[in-house]
Amino acid sequence: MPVTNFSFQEKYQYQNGFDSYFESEAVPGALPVGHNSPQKPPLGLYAEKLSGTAFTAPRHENKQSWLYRILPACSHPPFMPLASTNISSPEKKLHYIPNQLRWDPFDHLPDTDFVSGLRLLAGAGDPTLKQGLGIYVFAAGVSMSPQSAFYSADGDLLIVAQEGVLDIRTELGWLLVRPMEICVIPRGVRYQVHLPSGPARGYALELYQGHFSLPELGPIGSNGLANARDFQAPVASFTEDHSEEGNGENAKKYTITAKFNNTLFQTTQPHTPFDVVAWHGTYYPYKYDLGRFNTIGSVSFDHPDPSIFTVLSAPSSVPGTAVADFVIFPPRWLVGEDTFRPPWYHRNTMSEFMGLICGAYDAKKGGSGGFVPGGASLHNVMSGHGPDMESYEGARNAELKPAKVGGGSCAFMFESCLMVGVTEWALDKCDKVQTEYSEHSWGGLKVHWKGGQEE
Ligand SMILES: O=C(O)Cc1cc(O)ccc1O
Ligand SMILES: [Fe+2]
Repeated sequence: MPVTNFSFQEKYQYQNGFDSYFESEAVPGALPVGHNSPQKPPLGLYAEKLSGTAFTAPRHENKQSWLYRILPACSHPPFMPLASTNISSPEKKLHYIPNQLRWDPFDHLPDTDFVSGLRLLAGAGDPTLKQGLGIYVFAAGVSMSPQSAFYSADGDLLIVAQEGVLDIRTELGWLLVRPMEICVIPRGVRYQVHLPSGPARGYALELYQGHFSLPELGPIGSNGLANARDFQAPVASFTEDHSEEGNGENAKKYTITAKFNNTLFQTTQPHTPFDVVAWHGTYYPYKYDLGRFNTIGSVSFDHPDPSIFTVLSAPSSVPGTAVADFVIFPPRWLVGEDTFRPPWYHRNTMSEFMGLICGAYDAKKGGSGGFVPGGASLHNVMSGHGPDMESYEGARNAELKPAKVGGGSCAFMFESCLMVGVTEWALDKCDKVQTEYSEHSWGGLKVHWKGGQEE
């Protein structure tokens, strides 16, 4: 069945909730009742377990789903490595440098699909040890073939759509991800990215360890920031297409691309991987509309730490310390009295990768050579940064009436406790590094000190 044959209702009837136990069946009766693996699962389906944590992970962290499908995922010929890809070997070498970095918007790539348009920009750790993360930009000009699927064994992928719509078909159902929306595709889940409205571009973070959770709310109380009910998981949706020829020469081919230790492998199989008729469990892809974020801030004075804007957090083993926080800077009211309202100057033990989805960021000038949508910046461990000269002078002299910042804009940050290295592509080949970034931002900062006298 061509992918266009699914109705909007069939594709986008989401189940709402974060970290919930969900179940969904595209055909009534496909889910076994009171049983996970009956001798003969209903409707002649195969039962397949997909685990996202060790079987023995504590109950509150345990993530796994049962899939009831026409053929199990194991039914394919061996994977073969793909010769050279953008993700493959040369990009594995990371450069660790203390300089502040900023990139012009990354190019749209008219001929690539989501997989071939993924570029590793920076990272830390190692997927073989299940430690660390990878930071990507992607650009796609064409949809993935309806006879293809991609999965990553390396980690959960958080995708930030910046331009263009991603219509993502996963084994567990469909997710429509528009700019100002994000989604998370868990490790191992097979998916296919379609572009219903033309070229797409965005950012992604691959989490080699653990999973994203909602941040603690502490004294904020029981609601606020990203509310659990606003996360949306897909409903089961399947295609029936399995060649009677088995793996023979005339069999119809579905290409499965696997990302395994940052190297791509491929196999072809005679049956669609999108044959999951029903599923239940806690391990599933989900999306979230950033417009639903309940932004909280200071209503008295001083600029709070950006952790107040955390949407999702992937904890390390150190309490309160994230391997990756996904933080946004949405439109909000600033009312602080006697306060320098933009971010303060700082050096951070965490590394900060930032991107801009739309509009402008209040600490940096936009326009050519500035921080612009589709571009990015990296302030690594202890790399000093803060508002550029223009933003500083503007905020220093601003009248402190209540002001809405960031109207129609949204920046975001991937913040990590790890020092991140930058790829050759990011530093050189992409040709987007703003070589004058630091000089233009902070080289002209004025001295306001008047020998100890008040101004
Ligand atoms: O550097 C940045 O622009 C991100 C940031 C924002 C903020 O409000 C406080 C600290 C911080 O690192
Ligand atoms: Fe910062």
